[in-house]
This record gives sequence, C-alpha cells and structure tokens, in this order.
Amino acid sequence: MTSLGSVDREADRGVDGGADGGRRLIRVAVPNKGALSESASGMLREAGYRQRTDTKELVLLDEANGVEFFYLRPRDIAVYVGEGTLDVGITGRDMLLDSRAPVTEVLPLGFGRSRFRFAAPAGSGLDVPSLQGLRIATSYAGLVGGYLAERGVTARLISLDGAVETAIRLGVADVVADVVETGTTLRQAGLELFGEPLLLSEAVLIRRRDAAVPGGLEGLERRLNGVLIARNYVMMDYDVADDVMDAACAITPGFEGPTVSPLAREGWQAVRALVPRREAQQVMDDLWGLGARAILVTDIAACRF
Ligand SMILES: Nc1ncnc2c1ncn2[C@@H]1O[C@H](COP(=O)(O)OP(=O)(O)OP(=O)(O)O)[C@@H](O)[C@H]1O
Ligand SMILES: O=P(O)(O)OC[C@H]1O[C@H](OP(=O)(O)OP(=O)(O)O)[C@H](O)[C@@H]1O
Ligand SMILES: [Mg+2]
Repeated sequence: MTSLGSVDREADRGVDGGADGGRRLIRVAVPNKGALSESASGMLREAGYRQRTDTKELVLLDEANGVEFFYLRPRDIAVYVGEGTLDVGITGRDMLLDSRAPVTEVLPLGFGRSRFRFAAPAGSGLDVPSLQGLRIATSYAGLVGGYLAERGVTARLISLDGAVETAIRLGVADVVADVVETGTTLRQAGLELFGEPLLLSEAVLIRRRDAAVPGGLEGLERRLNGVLIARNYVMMDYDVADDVMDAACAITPGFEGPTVSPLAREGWQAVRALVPRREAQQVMDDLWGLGARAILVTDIAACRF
C-alpha cells in the first residue's frame, strides 16, 4: 500500500516523458465506502479510468489517463477539495452543503439520489415553524442549521454520527432530519415525514470555488458526461415518408437536429437521432402512428458531446 505522502510528491512531479511531457496529474477524490462508493467507481471505470480492485487501497495512480484517485470518506471530500489539496471530488450534494466548504458543483452524476427531510413520531402534526425550541437529531447540522436560520427558527441541533432515526425513541431528540431514499428506515422507526424536502441530493462532481479550473478537469468532465449520455439516451433509427418527415423530426429532435439520409426507396428517408431512454417506447409508438417503419433502438456504448 502506498502512503498518501509519497504519492503527493509523485503527483507534484507530474507525468514525465509521455506525449504530454511534464503534465500534472489531476487529483480526484472518490468515496471509499458507503452509498456512493460502488457507483462512483463504476462510473469512473465506465469512463475508461483505472479503479481499485482492493477496497483497502487508499490511492490509485492511473498514469495513462493523467489521474490520481484518492479514496476518502464522502463527508471529508468537500473539505479536501475546498482546501485545494485535491482538485476535484465526488460526493453528495447534501454533504457538500453541510460542509460549508468553498466548493462548487461541476456536474450532477445521476446516482445516490435522495431527499433530505424532517421526520417525527407518526401523528405529531409538526411543521417547520413549530420546530422552534425543539431538539433535532441529525448528522447534517450545517445543512439543517442553515435551513432553519433562513426561516428564523431556533432549535437545538443534536449532532449524531448516524442512525439518527433511533434518537427519538431513546429520548435524545424530538425530531430528526436525515437522508431519505425509500423511507423504509423512517417507517421502521415509527416516524413520518413533515415539511418540504430541505434538499434533493445526488452524487456530484465538485471543484474548489473561486479558483482556477484545474488542468485535466475538462477531459474528466467530458468523459463523465459521455457516460451519462450513454446511460440516459438511446440511438433511434427509422424510415419515414417525405410528407411526414417534419412531424417525425419534431418527435425526435435529437441534440443538434436528427441525421437524415436518403433511402433507395423513392419518397422515403432514413432518420437517426438520440432519444431519452425513458421515453423510447412512447417515441416509437408515436413514430409508428405517423407511418414510420423499421424503427430500431440501440444502446450507446460510449460517446463524447
Ligand atoms: N440510502 C441511500 N440512498 C441514496 N443515497 C444515499 C443513501 N444513503 C446515503 N446516501 C447518500 O450518500 C452520501 C454518503 O452517505 P453515506 O451514508 O455513504 O455516508 P455516511 O452516512 O457518512 O457513512 P455510513 O452510512 O457509511 O456510516 C450522501 O450524499 C447521502 O445523501
Ligand atoms: O429511506 P431509506 O431507503 O431507508 O434510506 C435512508 C437511510 O439510508 C442512510 O442510512 P445509512 O445506512 O447510510 O446509515 P447512517 O444513517 O448511519 O448513515 C440514511 O442515513 C437513512 O438512514
Ligand atoms: Mg449513511
């Protein structure tokens, strides 16, 4: 295992000798465990980067791609990036806001989606103004404190490391504020949600705010964006008669207009466009209704936009 210190010095020297001669590595923080860890590494792997095979590895150098990955607790990632120690990182939007670190979102990554909510024993009938003077257990005191301050509510925040849902039963708090995905954990604790979500969270790529854009970020962002498009879009091909071509193109506008090619068949054209994956079945029905035929959908293995 390599120590963080020795790799730091290696990174400062950059990648020598290659076509990029002396290019500095971009240093990327990745969650080492928890809800975001597997998906973050999976996405980076899909984007062509090396990822660790041993969960005990703390640092991994992907020299060919000019990236060095540091596996850290998701809660600490905004701190490292905010301090400028690491260039970019993947963490949850909720953790980034909670940290108050000087970082900014570069790209939402579409996984680790959750809502941040207040909850209390079923039937309490609470709302946000009635939190005044109550005890709120949370692992996100920065986020909750900021939310209440904006609304002029003063409550006592009980900071806990995790499993906050149990705090009410144990008499430590009146209310909890926590991450909710399915709501199962809250229900099992006999709690119910109240108030609007404080936040809709997901995994995000972050960088330091008010600092120069790190070298290499553009390439990383383009690759990750390519993964998002490959995941969220499909390629649709179909044949359509000239007289309904405009209507068909309106159904499948693509990103920059569909590709239209002549067909051997007189009065018909072949059309190709990207379509949101979740809309593909409805779009095929609509095209069929217009008279389009030979409608094919294919997955995108990789792309750059
Ligand atoms: N069940 C979940 N579904 C979706 N996202 C989640 C879920 N649990 C946590 N997250 C998100 O993952 C990020 C990291 O949370 P995670 O639970 O992994 O860290 P933690 O609570 O500090 O550590 P741990 O739970 O491993 O002790 C946060 O942004 C959070 O919103
Ligand atoms: O709505 P659900 O689908 O039940 O998911 C939400 C739960 O998942 C997370 O717990 P985690 O396992 O991370 O434990 P923690 O609370 O100790 O962080 C979160 O803190 C909630 O407790
Ligand atoms: Mg957790």
